[in-house]
Amino acid sequence: MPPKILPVSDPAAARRYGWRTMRRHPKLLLGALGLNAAAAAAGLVGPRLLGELVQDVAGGTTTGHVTRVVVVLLFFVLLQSWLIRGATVYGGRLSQAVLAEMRETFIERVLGLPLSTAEDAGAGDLVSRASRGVDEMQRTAQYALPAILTAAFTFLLSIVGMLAVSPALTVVILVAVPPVVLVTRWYLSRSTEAYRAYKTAAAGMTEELAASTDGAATIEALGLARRRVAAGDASVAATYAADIGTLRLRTVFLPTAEMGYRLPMIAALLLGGYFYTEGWASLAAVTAVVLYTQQMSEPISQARDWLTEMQTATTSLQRLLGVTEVPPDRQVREHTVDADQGLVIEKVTFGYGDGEGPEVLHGIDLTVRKGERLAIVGPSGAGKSTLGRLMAGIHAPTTGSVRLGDAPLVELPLEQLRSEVALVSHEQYVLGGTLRENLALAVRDGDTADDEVIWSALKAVEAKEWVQALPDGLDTVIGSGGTGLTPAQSQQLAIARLVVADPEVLVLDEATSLLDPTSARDLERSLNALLEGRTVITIAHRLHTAYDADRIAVIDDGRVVELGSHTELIANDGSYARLWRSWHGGAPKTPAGGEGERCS
Ligand SMILES: Nc1ncnc2c1ncn2[C@@H]1O[C@H](COP(=O)(O)OP(=O)(O)OP(=O)(O)O)[C@@H](O)[C@H]1O
Repeated sequence: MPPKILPVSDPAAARRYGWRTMRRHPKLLLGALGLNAAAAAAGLVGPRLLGELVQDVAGGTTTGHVTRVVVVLLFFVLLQSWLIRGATVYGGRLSQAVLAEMRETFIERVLGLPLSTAEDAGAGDLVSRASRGVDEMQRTAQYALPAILTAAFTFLLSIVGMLAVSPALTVVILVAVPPVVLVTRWYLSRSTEAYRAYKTAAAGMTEELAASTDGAATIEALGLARRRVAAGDASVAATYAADIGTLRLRTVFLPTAEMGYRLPMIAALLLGGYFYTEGWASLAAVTAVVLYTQQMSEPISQARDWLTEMQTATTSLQRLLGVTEVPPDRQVREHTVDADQGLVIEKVTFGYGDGEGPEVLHGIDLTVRKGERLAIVGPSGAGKSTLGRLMAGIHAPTTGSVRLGDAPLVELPLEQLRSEVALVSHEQYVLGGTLRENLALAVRDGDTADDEVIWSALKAVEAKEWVQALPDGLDTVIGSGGTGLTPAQSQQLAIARLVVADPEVLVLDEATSLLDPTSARDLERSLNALLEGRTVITIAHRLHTAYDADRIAVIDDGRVVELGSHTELIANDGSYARLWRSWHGGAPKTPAGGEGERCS
């Protein structure tokens, strides 16, 4: 099944979010806006003074007057530079603050994704949202926003300046503005969707290529290379087509916008000359208007270039915010959990895709008593891992209920759920940090894991010796850039993390699959000793786990076909006894070690 692509929020919501985030930093926002406006206002003086100077020189004036005007001009140029510097500093701080908040929001929202969505979402989609998306937003926040802000103020105040010296000439020059506004509106109304389509296609391509790279060995073994190459080609073609769509929009918008800011300059020179010769405007007014037009053209040309960046960043923000639009997969209710009543699975059916997919579990009834060791065995694809995920509250049953006592797992708040039930699967993740931090991670906010608890957890997973042998013991840095761990050691740490978290119910799904059979059995036995009183459900891929358990549930085709202790099931002479005999060629009392004893 292809991974789920997460939703994308709408552009208006993204803009509202951006604006709300900026407003949370009023000092920086007002500082950036105020200083930009003041810088643009200081810029109004230059053209006006120069216009008057040109007129005075043409009519004859003293060098003293020229010197005075130049000194005043210099003062305003310096003042404007100083204000621009201040605006840049405030704008930069504002953008960094906004960006930091957006990053935090994203991480918070990814971590808050409904458990079932987090399981099914494609890593490629999330990675492209977090990496490329955040980079684009960073560029925009740092450069595009301040440039667009400066352009807007310079444009508006230059018009004010022009109106003050010659309203008639200003109105004629501004006829060039409507076509540019129309084309810009046309561009903006189409570009958001076009960039969104491009990003979705690009995320699909990343997903497709990542899947092929990750599964390279399997693809080669099954001779699927051609099919995967074709799927990769199709995703590249879709991305290319979507990119061409955005290019088409740019080829209309950019030249029109270019013409839009050149036209007023041409109009100012031609019409200004005409107005002057007709005596409708003074030389000072015409010079000032031409200089104002020149002054606003540069920021507007820069803003035009940044507008495309802004569109891309808006799309990135839509994709970041879209993560929140995943509907919750559980309705939290107030429950008092009585773990003593055990984990009750009642009349459970389940199909993936919110029950839309084929039914995988058909009417499961099973009660796991408090403190019991239950092993789940069965052929590959029977539904063991699916049942494990339901028992850990990750997926909600389509019908029926999975409860701890009377409390349905999917109605417990996540924090409470994880303190009651936790799952370790074969996929392990080591975070960059010290070994102690990796284990203490499981402890709830406010609590701390002391070294004694950490060492006893490490002892229970048979990891104490190798951790003691590390040069810095618990302070050894592991994960990317730190001491490399073997996959088996990472598995041991994952189980130790769970022991430190100390939930009522532990679900272990292939959690020891990377350890050799003897080490796996030692680990499970010492874990059982430490977790006396805790319920441990193990999806057993090795025979010894089933043998050591209090009860064994045999799952076949989504149903519990047998349930009982090893001795009872052997006496029953059903499918478990057949499996047992086929592994042991008879009916020995204890299982022998060795890789050959995998159950599925
Ligand atoms: N995320 C998923 N989306 C859709 N179908 C799934 C998903 N995970 C598993 N299935 C399907 O559900 C069925 C049961 O799979 P499950 O992994 O639970 O079996 P299993 O007994 O644990 O198998 P194995 O021992 O090979 O891990 C299979 O038909 C499988 O294809």
